[in-house]
Order: sequence, then C-alpha cells, then structure tokens
Amino acid sequence: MITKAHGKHGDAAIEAKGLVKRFKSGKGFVEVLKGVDFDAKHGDLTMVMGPSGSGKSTLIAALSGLLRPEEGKVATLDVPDLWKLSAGRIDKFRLDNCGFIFQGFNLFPALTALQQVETVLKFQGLTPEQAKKRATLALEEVGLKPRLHQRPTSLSGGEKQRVAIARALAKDPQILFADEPTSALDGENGQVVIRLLRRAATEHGAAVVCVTHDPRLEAWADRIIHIEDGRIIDDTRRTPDPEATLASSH
Ligand SMILES: Nc1ncnc2c1ncn2[C@@H]1O[C@H](COP(=O)(O)OP(=O)(O)OP(=O)(O)O)[C@@H](O)[C@H]1O
Repeated sequence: MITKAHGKHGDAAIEAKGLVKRFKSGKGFVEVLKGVDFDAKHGDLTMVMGPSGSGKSTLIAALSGLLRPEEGKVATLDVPDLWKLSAGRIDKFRLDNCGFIFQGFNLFPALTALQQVETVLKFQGLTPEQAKKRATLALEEVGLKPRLHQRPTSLSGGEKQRVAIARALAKDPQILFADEPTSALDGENGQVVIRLLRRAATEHGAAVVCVTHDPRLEAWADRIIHIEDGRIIDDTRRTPDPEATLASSH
C-alpha cells in the first residue's frame, strides 16, 4: 500500500475550527472565511453549496493545505494541526492522502490517459510496472479501457473529467476534494462523475468533499452544508439515493 489504512466509515477525516481567511482589498482586507468550523467523515459525500463568492473554494483550499488561513486550525487524519507543518510536509501530506478534481480537468496535453495517471503514481513512489498496473485498473474502473492511449485533444469533456477522476482515485485517497466537478458536463456525463464520487465514499471509505452550484447533485449526498458570506448557515444530514438520475432529480 502506498497510503495508510483508511479510517472507518463515520470517523472524522477533517476537523477544522475557527477558520478565518482574509484577502487584501485596496487599503484594507476582505474577510472571506469568518470563523468557519467544518468537519468531514470517512464514507460521506459532503456537498458544500452556496452562492458565487461565498467562500467555498477558499474553504477547500484552507482545508487541503493550499491556502494558509490567518486564524484557525485544521486537524486531519493523524495530523493534529495541518498548518503547523512545514510547507514540504504539507505537500507530502497532500500527495499521500488527498485527491483533487477540478472543473478544468488539469490534464497534461502531451500525455495519454494512461500516462496522466501513471505520472502521479510514479511521483508517489510506485515502480513503473506497479504504476502502469494500478493506472490501467483506475481507468478501467471509470469506463475508459478503450481510451487508455488517447491524448486529451481526442477525448470528450466527459472522458477528460473521467481521466481526472481516475488520476485522483488511483492512489486510493483518504480525502477527495472536488470543486464544481460536473459544471462543464452534460447531464449524462455529470451523472457518471457524481456516481464515481459516491462510490469513492461508499466503497473506498474516502471522505469526499464536493463544492457545487448544482442542486441536482444533492440526491447523492450524505450531508449538505450551505455557506453564505463566509459563514456556514446550514448543515443537514440526509440519506443518499445512489440510483438517482440527473434528469429526474430536480
Ligand atoms: N487570491 C485572492 N485574492 C483576493 N480575493 C480573493 C482571492 N481568492 C478569492 N478571493 C475572493 O474571495 C471571495 C470568495 O471566493 P471563493 O472562490 O472562495 O468563492 P466561491 O464560493 O468558491 O465562489 P464561486 O462559486 O464563484 O467559485 C470572492 O469574493 C473572491 O473574489
């Protein structure tokens, strides 16, 4: 295994307290996170919803070690305070434990689907043979067996997003962060993507944290957190419907 054993379903994977993030604005500052407490559990698909500019992406960045908050603390997996680690240790934590899926796919234009996934695994310390085997399996799991040797220019938007998901899932991350993963996709491809995120939580025990504008995705969630103007205003637990369809779940 390249990753540690996953936490049990229901165990906390992230517990953040009092997160404050400010950005410079003119001569002053704008406070984008205003003392946010947040937690996410293994096995849960947690949706973070809210209007544009409410602080959703900033929250993900603060939780994942990408953007240092001015105040607050992030306890995650076996790390009591992520932001107390050195920059190198934070990067290593992310590499070992976190997967990321963003709207823009972030694929390397020159690499085939297989190479996109292999590269990350080799970077993590797998031998080329191990990386190839695991990357092939991950791409097969997202239905891309016939596309292993295609480059991004010859893949559709839905296929590109599936490569990005295979790349994130191949290392079996304990925490999976997704930021608007379906917004560039049509209903059918969006459904494939949300079902894969659901499976990462249910079958792999990952804590999946998904930022979205799309209320139709709520059907797959265990928990929905609403954020407005840098504050959590609602946190609701629900029973997901893994068989939901995007077209009929309005
Ligand atoms: N690097 C930065 N410098 C200055 N302001 C920033 C920076 N990053 C974000 N902001 C501001 O912080 C606020 C929150 O941004 P954030 O991207 O977290 O919102 P969001 O809820 O994810 O929005 P969207 O749904 O539109 O992606 C916005 O007003 C944004 O302009």
